[in-house]
Amino acid sequence: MSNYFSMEAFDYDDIQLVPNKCIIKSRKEADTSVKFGNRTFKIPVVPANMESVIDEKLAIWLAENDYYYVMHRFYPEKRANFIKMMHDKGLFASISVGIKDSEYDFIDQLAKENLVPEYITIDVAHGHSNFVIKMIKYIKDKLPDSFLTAGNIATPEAVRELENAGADATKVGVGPGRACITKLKTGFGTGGWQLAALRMCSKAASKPLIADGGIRHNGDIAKSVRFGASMVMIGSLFAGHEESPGNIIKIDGKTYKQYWGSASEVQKGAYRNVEGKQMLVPYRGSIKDTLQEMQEDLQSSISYAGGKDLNAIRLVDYVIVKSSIMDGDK
Ligand SMILES: NC(=O)C1=CN([C@@H]2O[C@H](COP(=O)(O)OP(=O)(O)OC[C@H]3O[C@@H](n4cnc5c(N)ncnc54)[C@H](OP(=O)(O)O)[C@@H]3O)[C@@H](O)[C@H]2O)C=CC1
Ligand SMILES: Nc1nc2c(ncn2[C@@H]2O[C@H](COP(=O)(O)O)[C@@H](O)[C@H]2O)c(=O)[nH]1
Repeated sequence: MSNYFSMEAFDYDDIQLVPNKCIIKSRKEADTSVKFGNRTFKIPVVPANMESVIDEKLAIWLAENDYYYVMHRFYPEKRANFIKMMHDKGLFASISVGIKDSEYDFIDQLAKENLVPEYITIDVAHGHSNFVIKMIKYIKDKLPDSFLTAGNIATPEAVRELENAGADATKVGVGPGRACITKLKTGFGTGGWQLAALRMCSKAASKPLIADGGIRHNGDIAKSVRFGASMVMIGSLFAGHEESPGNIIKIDGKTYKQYWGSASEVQKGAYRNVEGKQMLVPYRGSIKDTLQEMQEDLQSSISYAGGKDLNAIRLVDYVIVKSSIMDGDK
């Protein structure tokens, strides 16, 4: 049995990275690109595969502009056409699947029609599951050329089991999300110690990890990379844009957009196994500007790390400040 009692629990606000001597003349020289699967993307950041974060139009724009994306799975009947549409445009297709029986039929359909998405993400709340393992094996058998991410998980044991089943990447984060109430409803998860969980998982991982949930500031992206993430999935920070699917709401002269959890009553259409909530996030203009700022901040992080690319961040020292200098959820 694993013993997590002695583990140091810390999260993004409890850590600061320690600067090294800078070796570049300008931050523009810092290379933030990341290879994930067979493709290289501008930054190690992906908008969450949630209906309140991504839609088809945004997926096209992201793919056209060399950003990784994962389409959500909440209109299952649209996915085959989505793959065709992306391929017709010469773009990569990246979809999500669940683990219900009907999903096996969907995988069969894709294999039969030779519709092979470049990326598939198995997206369930509790990814360390016999039924996720079964789905990983099924997908790798039927669609071996798709790069398969499986999640979400929280422990090194889960990383090992999903990797051994054939997952090409695993996604870490159970309960740290902004719209999440899993921690309150079930008592389980990585809420409050997501960064420590990522660190533990990275020690077991032999394939890429996606850090998912809990990002409240751009600097948290660099911290995720330091603790083992190849890619960082972000929901709430992306939900407030012009391009985001949520409705615009104006209150007392301030503009907001709706952000709702994938396990919220709004998403499910019924109050059953609800582990998410709906909330408002500040309107932030165009997502293009936010992605540009994330890249610039990451270039700065690379310069502080004393290198020229993301690898430099992976090697820096860190200090646990434990003062919780910021509480992102306030
Ligand atoms: N990252 C996170 O912390 C979380 C993310 N989410 C998101 O919400 C969405 C819905 O998730 P999910 O409910 O898994 O999707 P599904 O509704 O597709 O459920 C997945 C399947 O697993 C079964 N299951 C058994 N135990 C669990 C469990 N503890 N939690 C969830 N399912 C279980 C479900 O059956 P049955 O419904 O009958 O139990 C169902 O058949 C996903 O997009 C997911 O990413 C949700 C919660 C946490
Ligand atoms: N527990 C729940 N987690 C959820 C739900 N919907 C999405 N998510 C997870 O949150 C992240 C995004 O986190 P953020 O901190 O960046 O906002 C997302 O990728 C999912 O893993 C939900 O309803 N309940």
